[in-house]
This record gives sequence, structure tokens and C-alpha cells, in this order.
Amino acid sequence: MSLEIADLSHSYGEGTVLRSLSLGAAPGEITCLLGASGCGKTTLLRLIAGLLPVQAGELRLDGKVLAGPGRNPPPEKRPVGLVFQEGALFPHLSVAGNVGFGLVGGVRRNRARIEALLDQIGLREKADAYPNDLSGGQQQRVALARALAPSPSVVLLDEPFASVDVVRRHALREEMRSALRARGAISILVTHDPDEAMAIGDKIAVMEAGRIVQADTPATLYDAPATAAVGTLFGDGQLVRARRAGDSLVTPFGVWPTAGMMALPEEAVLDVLVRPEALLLEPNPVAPARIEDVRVLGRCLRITVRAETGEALAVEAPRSEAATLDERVSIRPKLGAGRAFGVPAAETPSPPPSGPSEASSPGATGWVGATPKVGPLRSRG
Ligand SMILES: Nc1ncnc2c1ncn2[C@@H]1O[C@H](COP(=O)(O)OP(=O)(O)OP(=O)(O)O)[C@@H](O)[C@H]1O
Repeated sequence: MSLEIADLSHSYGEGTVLRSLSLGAAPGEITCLLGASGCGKTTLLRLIAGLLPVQAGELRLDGKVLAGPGRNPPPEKRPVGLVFQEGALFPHLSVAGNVGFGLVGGVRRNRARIEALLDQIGLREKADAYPNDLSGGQQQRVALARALAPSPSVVLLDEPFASVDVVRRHALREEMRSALRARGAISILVTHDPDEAMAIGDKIAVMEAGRIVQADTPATLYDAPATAAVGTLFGDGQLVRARRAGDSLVTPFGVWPTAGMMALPEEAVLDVLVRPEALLLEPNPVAPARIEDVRVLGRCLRITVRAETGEALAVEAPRSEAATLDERVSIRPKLGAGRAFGVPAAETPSPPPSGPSEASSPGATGWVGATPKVGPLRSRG
């Protein structure tokens, strides 16, 4: 049993929200839809659930058409379970009553099944409690058990941890992950938190403006992002604008050899993706950058370096590293740690009069473009 989303497009009136979106999801796997607010994640879930009619494209379950233009079975006719941001439990029903709500024969005829589900989410002793007596996390676990009770082929979860506090969220993720995997259903979970997607997803589909930019395992998204923007989502990825000068890349933080780059496209202007733990600081009295801030993050230091051109870069260094505020430093990526992405000529200003030879002199910054997109802080939505 697999779910295929094929060439799905959707518009609300004049506004197109999904554009020829295709994605496959396998049973026993959790697929995370990750994207900024408004990119169309909830719309996609609603189309799969049958809460919106499919206008263009097709949904197929195990090769058979589940929905398409002119063929839109209502939600109750689809083998789909839903978990929303707020569990939306029935307040007048007990925990067992909520879990058994959609089952033929209700609680009385399904006692064993309901108890097994409550066992799985660790809430068997709460079977007779009412939703108001439960914490937010417990309510979400009951909502998951209710969605799983009719053994749906597909489980859709729309930001299921959003209303749960950060401390409990981690434990809840783990519990939900094992419950979902144990059921073997096709699970699709919406989130705008990259760390959450990494923590719970077997596969992550990154969405941007109604399209899927990349769908792959968390490891592949981290190691080989398809675009610079995808690279910045995970592991505090930062972009440094660089100009190619022979075998060097001229950046606001020093001149980097091209030799150690994991990927190096042809373009003259590049955005180099680097992560804080893969950068090296070097004291350099003529460097074009200074240490602006040093924070102790327990096992390591987090050092913010500000270039004369205005950009900042975060570097993680061992606690033993001597880092002095205002000290001039240059930065370079460790061998094999930088991944460059070409910047289309249309997005870069005209080259300056100075040539590569000047740029490669010690401490020179050279020209690096007008609006480099440099981290270190990514938006966590
Ligand atoms: N019923 C509707 N009528 C008109 N426009 C809508 C409707 N529902 C959503 N939209 C618009 O469609 C776009 C995508 O919305 P959607 O809720 O799918 O995004 P999302 O990625 O889930 O966002 P969020 O993370 O904020 O929930 C948004 O611009 C939204 O304003």
C-alpha cells in the first residue's frame, strides 16, 4: 500500500497554492511536509483527507485512484485518519469514548482494541478520564489513538505538537513516532520546524510556494541539499556569498581555496553553505573580520564573527579555544565542509574594477556581491 500524489494543483479563486506537486509516501514511514507558513502544507493535507475537492492531478492509493477531478469521495469514505494541531477531542466523552468513537459497536464492543491502543500511547490508566483532565500532550496522544483506531491506511497529522510545551514535545515526538511506525500506516506530518522534521521524519519533503523542492531522507537533505535555501534549514546552515578568483573564493571572511569544496558549480558568484562546527578561526591582524560575541554552549563555544562588509557568521569552537572580543580573525571551512551553489548572474551586481590578484592578497576582502545572504540565524517560524 503506497500513496502517490501526482501532479496536484490547487487554487483558491485566483490564487494558486499548489503547483503540479508530486510526492510518494510508503507504509510504515513518516513523511514530513516542511515549509514556511502559507506554502500550501495544510491545503495538501486537506486534499488528501477529502476536505477539499481535487481540481487537477490525482491521488492514488496502492495504484488505484483515490481522488481526482470529478471524483472526490467524502472524508468518511477514505481510509484516512486525521490529527490536528489541537487534538479536538470530544469533551463530553471519556478517553476510551473518544478512541472508540469511530469504531462500529463503540466502546462496549471494542474494549480490547481500545485498551491495546491506549497501552501503545501509555495512557491505559486514563481510559475513564475526560479530556479536560489531561495535559496538552496527553490529549494529542489520545487524538492519535482515535485516528489510528479504525486502522486507516493513511494518517495525516497537521502540526500535532504545536500546542504542546517544548519540554514535553520531545518525548511526545518519540512516542508518536514509535506508535505510527508500529501501525505500519502511511503517515504524513506537517511541520514548519526543521528540527522536528529531522527528529520524526523518515522522509522530509521541503515545500516552497506550492512546490516540492526536495523530498528525501533527513541524511540526504543534510548532506546534499538540492538548493542553498534547503541547506540553511538544517544544522544551522549559513550562506556566505563568494566570488570565484582562479582557485580561490573571495569571501567577506577571508580567501578560501576551491579545492576543499564538496560541490563547486561553474558560476562566478557563489553562495557557499557552511555550518558552524565546520569552520575554523584563525587570528589574523589584517583580517577583514572581528569577533563580536562569544557564548558558552556547554560543550563548545559559539563565536559570532562580523565582517567589515557587515555580514555575520557563527563558528563553533572547542571550549579550550582562546577567543577574544574584537580580535581580528579570518575564517575558513574545514576541508570538504563547504558546498557551493551558483548564483544566477541576474541576482548579482556588475563586477568591480579590482581583479582577482588584488583579492587574493592577505587580508583582502575583494568584491563579494551587494547583498550576501549570510546566517547565522535562520528563522524557526
Ligand atoms: N479557504 C481558503 N481560501 C482562500 N485562501 C486560502 C484558504 N485556505 C488557505 N488559503 C491560502 O492558501 C495559502 C496556503 O495555505 P495553507 O494553509 O495551505 O498553508 P500552510 O503551509 O499550511 O501554512 P501554515 O503553516 O501557516 O498553516 C495561503 O496563502 C492561505 O492564505
